[in-house]
Amino acid sequence: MLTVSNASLSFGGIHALVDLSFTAREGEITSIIGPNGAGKTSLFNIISGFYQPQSGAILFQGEDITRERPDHRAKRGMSRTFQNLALFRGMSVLDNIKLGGHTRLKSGLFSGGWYYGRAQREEIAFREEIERDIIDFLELDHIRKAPVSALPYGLQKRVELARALAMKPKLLMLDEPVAGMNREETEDIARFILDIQEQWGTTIILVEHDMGMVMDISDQVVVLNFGKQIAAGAPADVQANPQVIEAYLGSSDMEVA
Ligand SMILES: Nc1ncnc2c1ncn2[C@@H]1O[C@H](COP(=O)(O)OP(=O)(O)OP(=O)(O)O)[C@@H](O)[C@H]1O
Repeated sequence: MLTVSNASLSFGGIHALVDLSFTAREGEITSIIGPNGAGKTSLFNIISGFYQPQSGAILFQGEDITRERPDHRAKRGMSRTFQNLALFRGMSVLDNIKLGGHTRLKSGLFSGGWYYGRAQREEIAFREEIERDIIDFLELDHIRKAPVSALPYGLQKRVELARALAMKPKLLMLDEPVAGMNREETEDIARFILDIQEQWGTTIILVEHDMGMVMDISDQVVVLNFGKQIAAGAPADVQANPQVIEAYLGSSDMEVA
C-alpha cells in the first residue's frame, strides 16, 4: 500500500530522518516506534505531505506521490489523525465527523450557501452513511449532538478517529491515538483499530508510545532512533532485538511491554 524509499529529511543541521525505507503492506497494522525525537512525527509528515523529504521517495499503491500536495494525497485515500487534537471544538460530534468526509462529496458540503437537488440528496445519503457506518461503529451515538468541547479527552480522541474514518480511507495514519488515555480507554481504542482492520480491510500506520498496545495489535513494528531505522519485523522479534532494547534504555516506554 505504502512504501517509503531511502527518505531523508533535515531541519538545518538536525537529521530528523536518515535514509529511511519501509513498506506498509495492504490490510496490515504497521506501528512506528522510537524514543522521543526519533523522527516518528517527521515520518508521518512526509507520508501525508506536510513536509517534503530532501531525498528519497514515497509510493502509494505503486505511484510516486513524493511531491504531491496533502489534499491530493487525501483524495487518493490517505487519512490521518494528529498527536494533539485537531477538532472544531464548538461544533457537534456529528458535524466534525461529516467534515472529515467532505473530500468524498462531489458537490461539497457547503455548496454555495443554499443547497438543492443533487447536493442535497448527496448530503442526506452521506449523513445516513456516516451515522450507520461510523457513529454506530465507534459507539458515539449517545453524544452525536454534543459539542466536542463538552466531551472528556478520551471521547474527543475517538471523535478524531471517527473523522479520519469518514473519508473511508485506504490508508489510515494514527498519531498517538491513545496518548493521555487510561487503560480502559486504551483498550477500547485498540479494539476499534482491530475492528477497522478486520471489517474494512484498512491499512493502518500507527505512531504510539504505548508499547503494550503496539505489541498486541501490530503486524509489523518499525523502530526508529535518531532518524534511522534500527529494526523492523514482527512484534516479538523487535522486542527481543538488542539494538531496540539499548535504544530504549532509560526510557519508561519499554517497561510497559
Ligand atoms: N519543524 C521542525 N523544525 C526543526 N526541527 C524539527 C522540526 N520537526 C522536528 N524537528 C526535529 O527533528 C527530530 C525528530 O522529531 P520528531 O518530532 O519527528 O520526533 P518524534 O519521534 O515524533 O518525537 P516525539 O516522540 O517526542 O513526538 C527532533 O530532533 C526534532 O527536534
